[in-house]
Amino acid sequence: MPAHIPNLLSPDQIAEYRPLIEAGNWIDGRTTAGVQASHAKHNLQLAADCENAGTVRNIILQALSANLLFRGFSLPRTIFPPMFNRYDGGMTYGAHVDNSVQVIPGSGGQMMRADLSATIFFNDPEDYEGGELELETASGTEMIKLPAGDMIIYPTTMIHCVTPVTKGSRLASFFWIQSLVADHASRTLLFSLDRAIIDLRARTEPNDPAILSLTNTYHNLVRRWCDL
Ligand SMILES: O=C(O)CCC(=O)C(=O)O
Ligand SMILES: [Fe+2]
Repeated sequence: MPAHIPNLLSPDQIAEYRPLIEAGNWIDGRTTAGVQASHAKHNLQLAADCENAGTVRNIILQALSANLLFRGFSLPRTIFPPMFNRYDGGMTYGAHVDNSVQVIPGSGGQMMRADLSATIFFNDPEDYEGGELELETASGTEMIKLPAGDMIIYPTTMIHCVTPVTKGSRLASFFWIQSLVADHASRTLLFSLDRAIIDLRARTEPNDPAILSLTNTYHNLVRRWCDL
């Protein structure tokens, strides 16, 4: 199941940083695609060494580390440095798979497993037509187009595409996450336990022994399943 993280970036942050991204150094998106994906990819990306991209990348990494919903859902071990893409009129990214293993830029060749893929929207849905992120889920196709500042995270195992933009421009950040827990089903169980504990903690005496016991169980399951 994908997760929707609302307001990862605030409207003020979007207003401040979108112009920086717009003014960055845009290049053909095919430079970073795998062999299969490069045939389907028709978009633009900010160059890896673009200074403006570096500034906004750090803001995103700070927002991710402060976001409990993101942390609980993905249990991040490694986050690929966020990149930025743009689809102008006619641009699209056809059905493709993301590489299972990615080399982390600037790391001297260190690799990470891509468990989860993420898109942060930098435009509101009214700013462009088309440009839906389409996910092939077990229960059918899901079309995603979120307000500026919101993020979608989905298992990298899913075939996906971005439908053609027919009007306006679509600006986004995208990246991958290696989770501490490789197995998606186990990670999903941990997330629902985590959410239930947070909910209980808000409604119960914090020293309630049942909360202590559930929290202990949560951490013991992470200990059992994490691949550190
Ligand atoms: O732009 C997006 O929402 C997704 C981009 C994507 O699928 C990719 O770069 O692999
Ligand atoms: Fe992709």
